[in-house]
Amino acid sequence: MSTTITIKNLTKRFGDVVAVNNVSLTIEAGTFLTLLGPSGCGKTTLLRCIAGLEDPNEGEIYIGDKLVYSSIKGISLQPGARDLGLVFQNYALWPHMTVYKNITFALEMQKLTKAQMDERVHEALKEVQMDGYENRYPREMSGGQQQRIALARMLAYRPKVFLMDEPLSNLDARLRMDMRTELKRLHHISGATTIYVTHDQVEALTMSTNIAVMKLGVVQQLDTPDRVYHFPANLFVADFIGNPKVNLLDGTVSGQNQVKVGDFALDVETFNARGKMVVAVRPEDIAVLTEPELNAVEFTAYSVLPAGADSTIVAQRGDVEVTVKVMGISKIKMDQKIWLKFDPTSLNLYDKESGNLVTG
Ligand SMILES: Nc1ncnc2c1ncn2[C@@H]1O[C@H](COP(=O)(O)OP(=O)(O)OP(=O)(O)O)[C@@H](O)[C@H]1O
Repeated sequence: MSTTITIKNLTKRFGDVVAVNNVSLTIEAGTFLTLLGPSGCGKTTLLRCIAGLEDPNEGEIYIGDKLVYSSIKGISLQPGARDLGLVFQNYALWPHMTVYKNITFALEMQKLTKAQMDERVHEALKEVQMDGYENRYPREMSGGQQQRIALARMLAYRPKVFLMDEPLSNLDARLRMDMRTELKRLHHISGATTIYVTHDQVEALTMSTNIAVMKLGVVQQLDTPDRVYHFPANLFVADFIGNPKVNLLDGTVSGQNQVKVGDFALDVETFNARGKMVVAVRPEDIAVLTEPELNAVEFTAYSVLPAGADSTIVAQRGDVEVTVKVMGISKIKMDQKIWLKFDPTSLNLYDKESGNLVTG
């Protein structure tokens, strides 16, 4: 059983700062929605408003059918009255309680038997690879282990909605990867509506069913990870998502479905747009050739950076610099002549002035 969350025209100000600016979102039951964006874009504030930890200035929030916040109707339910299950804003464990007690403390309200609690604790600890730690105190564990216990506490509670704010930020890279796997399993198994805050695009892309990319309190795009990656709604989203970063090439429409970039032209659907444009192309969507070919543009390999599974090549032609990502260890040498082939279907066109994706 999971819950739909509906947010209508929500605004939260701190003095002159508009942390959340007229945000409307429908988060369908069972969605794993990630709020993604740079520091200060309002993700945490939006999550806290949903949780009832922050009082917005305007708008409405529904959790399921329940109106939990309405500025006009003067409704603002306490966090405990929002049917959220449990809100995880503060991951700190209670220092004077053992792991077992930390996990079962919140379960006591659910009136489970001792055997049921034992089973929940056991399952949750196994899930985060911490079984056997029941009798430890937080001070007897590393920061990463404490965070995993906090996650186990959340799993054991089995809420209808998960609210999580950067839960993996203190973990090392390896453990973060493992926990992504587990969190995704957790969502898969529980089907609980999940709202997850992060500034880490890989976390967002790997775990979410939907991503809301935010900037200055405004949702720039709400879409599937696939669409956010392949069809960013504007230059901000295009630039924020992807590593290495997307190539953003300044150009001008020079004909039907043609944009001039530097001294060469790229074939790209222009949808009758005119004037100054930015052509966006992902580094992995460019083919590198060592011989000339029709429609391939000559460049020089400025730098070649092999990284095991793939290599990054930074190529130059005049003032135009393009980053290309190829599979495996590249044999290309620095300063070698190469020919880049751009696939017209993988190029996106943005209006230079508005920064918006040009579509039909
Ligand atoms: N309690 C507060 N008092 C005053 N300003 C605040 C408060 N909380 C947040 N802000 C401001 O609101 C804006 C949004 O902050 P918020 O913490 O929601 O951003 P965020 O996207 O979660 O950033 P981060 O990734 O750094 O946590 C920022 O400009 C921040 O300085």
